[in-house]
Amino acid sequence: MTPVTPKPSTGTAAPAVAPAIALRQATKRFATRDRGAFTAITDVDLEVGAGEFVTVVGPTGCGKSTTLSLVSGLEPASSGEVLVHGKPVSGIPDGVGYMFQTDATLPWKNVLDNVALGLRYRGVAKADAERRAQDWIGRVGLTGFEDRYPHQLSGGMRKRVAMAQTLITEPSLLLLDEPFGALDVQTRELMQDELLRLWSGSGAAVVFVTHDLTEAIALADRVVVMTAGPATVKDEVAIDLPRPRKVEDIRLTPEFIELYRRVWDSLREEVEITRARGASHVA
Ligand SMILES: Nc1ncnc2c1ncn2[C@@H]1O[C@H](COP(=O)(O)OP(=O)(O)OP(=O)(O)O)[C@@H](O)[C@H]1O
Repeated sequence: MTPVTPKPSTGTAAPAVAPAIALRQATKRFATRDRGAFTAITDVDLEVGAGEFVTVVGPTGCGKSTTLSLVSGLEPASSGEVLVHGKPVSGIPDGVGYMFQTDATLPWKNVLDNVALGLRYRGVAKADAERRAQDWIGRVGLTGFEDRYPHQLSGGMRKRVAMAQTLITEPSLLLLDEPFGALDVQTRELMQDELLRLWSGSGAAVVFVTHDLTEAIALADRVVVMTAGPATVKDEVAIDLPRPRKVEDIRLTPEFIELYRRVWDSLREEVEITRARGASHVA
């Protein structure tokens, strides 16, 4: 990813360079048929600086994806403030890239066309979009696979396509919701290293939701722990491990294990609350 300069805020009240994300007392209530007004998250306070890599952990169903959907503009907050680059979110903000557990690749397009898609949507001419897509295909290690269709690729290769597809637009903010959740452990670790390599030096802020504490700690500058639903921020743990990091090299170090213990101590109680409520799947 080429360096991305965080956009300075144009608002007079905001600081010179606003945080990439600021959630202030953000609350989301959904109207439901069976439960009436259902509060998914409540009073979430969270700031993510430009270029910062934040991972979010919390018990299943607590409201992590809902938090992301407020930032991405897919859902409006019921109360509180949601700012991206200092501006209140209304609709999908500029410069945001997404990756979810399920791929966003189009099955009827080959790798080259899938990777070029975001640029084509933005009106970039075909030849230019394809040249840049080719460059990104190389960066994610898929040179030679340009003509393949998604069903002809392994799960890890499809994730590489998804990464190229997301990063080609040079987002200043990346929202990743369990992007590697469906991969086997070895491929997941490979993808984590790839993501760190592609992100480093990009200047992009990242919010990465995961159930995997090892992943959360290995990737992040800061781990945010959320409470049992309705989620609010319970704890924030700074991850002061040096970069560049290789997940395999750091995950058995005493520093890493200590951080794991620290995050799990905070999360455990919330998982137990969720289990006691009868959730069948736990973080
Ligand atoms: N559109 C909606 N309408 C009603 N309820 C919703 C809606 N979206 C989410 N919810 C509810 O809000 C709560 C939080 O859901 P959310 O998907 O944000 O949790 P999560 O922490 O991301 O879950 P998981 O860890 O399982 O991925 C859940 O109880 C969910 O059923």
